[in-house]
Amino acid sequence: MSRKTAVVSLGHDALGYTTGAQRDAVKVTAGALADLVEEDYQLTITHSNGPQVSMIHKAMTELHRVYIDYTPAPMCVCSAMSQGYVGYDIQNALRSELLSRGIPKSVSTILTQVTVDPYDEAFYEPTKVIGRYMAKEDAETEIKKGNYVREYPGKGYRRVVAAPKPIDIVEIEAIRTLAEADQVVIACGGGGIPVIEQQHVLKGASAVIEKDAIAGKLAADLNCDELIILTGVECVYRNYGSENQTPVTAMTVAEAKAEINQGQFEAGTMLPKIEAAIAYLEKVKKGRVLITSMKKVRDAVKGRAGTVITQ
Ligand SMILES: Nc1ncnc2c1ncn2[C@@H]1O[C@H](COP(=O)(O)OP(=O)(O)O)[C@@H](O)[C@H]1O
Ligand SMILES: NC(=O)OP(=O)(O)O
Repeated sequence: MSRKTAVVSLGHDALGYTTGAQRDAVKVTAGALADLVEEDYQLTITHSNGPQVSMIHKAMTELHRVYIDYTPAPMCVCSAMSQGYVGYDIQNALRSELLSRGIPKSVSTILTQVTVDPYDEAFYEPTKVIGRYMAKEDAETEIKKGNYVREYPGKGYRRVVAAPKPIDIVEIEAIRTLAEADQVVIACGGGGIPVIEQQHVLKGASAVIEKDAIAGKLAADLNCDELIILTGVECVYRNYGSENQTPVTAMTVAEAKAEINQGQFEAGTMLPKIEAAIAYLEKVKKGRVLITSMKKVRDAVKGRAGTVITQ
């Protein structure tokens, strides 16, 4: 068995939505990740942060209401906090899981910044939904602060933020060095902290980068053998959610593009995963993308489950 390199992208199921749920969820997640290490993968892990970054942002804003001298933290700082908080839980859970299997391996989190274009059209039309539903009066308060919300009839309102396209991963050489040393690295969490480069200064941007987009870029930049996207479904489906839903076991890039044109993948959930897969495969011109659940990943890497996308 020869060692393979992979970027693994973790979604909401892997982390839960609250601090307690995350502590429990990462134990299960660590099991799936350790299975991959046992299958001789070097892993670079990236993850969601929508629920976490919005929880932190809310907490920092509430703190300011009580202690007036505590200024609310901007979204980029909350993003940095979410990387530390999620990375801390994953790295400890995975370290313990690996040790319990007799695999003493270093697991570390790299605080990662990602440059974005200040003129990215996403800043003019925010579309990325984060956080919980809120009541109308809280939504009105957000609007007064200059923030954007989206109404979900019958359910309430949710924050929407800009999701600019990732340009460069600032700490890519540090990530590469650890990956090449066969260590487990957690990087670009929550899409990376979005920053705008002004001469030699990096300025945090009020945005959240799509984690699927950065997963594809990270896998391409590291020239990985595989991109493994772990999510809430066992595979990609055609006609998802309808009576004639059928699993897609394999797709080429050309077929994936045709399915996109037919509107098979929902914006904001499956579509960014397929787009990330295409971006990665078109850049590296080798390798494969697996889309599956944590439960099925060990079968998926052996070709017995999930959806595989190739050139
Ligand atoms: N064609 C499709 N096949 C499978 N799942 C789909 C499809 N279109 C939309 N989805 C939805 O995409 C979800 C996964 O995306 P998302 O909820 O963003 O997860 P994550 O947090 O893991 O990124 C699935 O749980 C499913 O509800
Ligand atoms: N940053 C990001 O895409 O997080 P979610 O997957 O939680 O939306």
